[in-house]
Amino acid sequence: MDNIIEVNNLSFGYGEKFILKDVSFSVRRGDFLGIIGANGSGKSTLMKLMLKILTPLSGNIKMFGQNIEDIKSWNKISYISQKLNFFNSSFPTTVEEVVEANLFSQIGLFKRPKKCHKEMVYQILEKVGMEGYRKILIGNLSGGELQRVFIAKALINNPEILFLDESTVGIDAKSEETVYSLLTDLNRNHGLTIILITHDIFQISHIANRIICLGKNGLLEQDLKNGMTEDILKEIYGQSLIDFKDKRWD
Ligand SMILES: Nc1ncnc2c1ncn2[C@@H]1O[C@H](COP(=O)(O)OP(=O)(O)OP(=O)(O)O)[C@@H](O)[C@H]1O
Repeated sequence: MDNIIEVNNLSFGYGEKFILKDVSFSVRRGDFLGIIGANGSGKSTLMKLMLKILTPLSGNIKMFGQNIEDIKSWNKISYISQKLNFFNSSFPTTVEEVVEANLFSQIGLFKRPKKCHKEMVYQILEKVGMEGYRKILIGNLSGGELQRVFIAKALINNPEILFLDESTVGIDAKSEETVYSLLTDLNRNHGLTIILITHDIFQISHIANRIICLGKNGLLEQDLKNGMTEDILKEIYGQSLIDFKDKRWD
């Protein structure tokens, strides 16, 4: 069993307010993990703990077999945050420049990108179907196109795990579909491990092989056998569209 992430008995609170209690789960290499749950149940908090943006009260997280406190280089991980929705797209920069910015460790600060860097940017934009937009100002892109550019930016350093926090919020259904099929392709055909927070339980039921649900009182609701999860989904979303048969629950 090749666990790429192990979350063990994780608890966290903001001040007096407990958010997560004794949460444990694992992610295998190549998994597509969906994190669902009610507003305020702690999904973003959980992701921030996994990214070491926050520190747990108790419990621990291992990534690539190492405690995350000991990880020095985070270049195997990329994160697209909820904040993308507030990104200032009127900033006068092109698609190519946005993606290139993540190559600064290779290019060097204040240096001009070489032909090989331009080629890398082209290839990654091609992967997300945005190669024809290289010279376009990001302010002129649609929400879905901007989304794909940010995925390209996240992929340029060849990460092994991609974290996305509700990244399709605010884009139309067709663009959303394109982003989901891109993520599915990256996961199934390129072996990228993906962890996605979403409220779209219909989409996630089709693309994820593993789903965890944060329920009331900061507990992880993943006990399908006694029907708890389906009840909780009905309570949170008013429906339970997910077919759990082929999902991994360990
Ligand atoms: N920095 C903070 N300080 C205090 N409370 C916070 C902070 N960040 C989040 N919270 C609170 O912690 C709870 C969990 O927030 P979190 O953003 O993790 O939930 P979420 O499940 O991602 O919610 P949503 O689905 O609405 O995005 C919420 O009640 C939120 O108000």
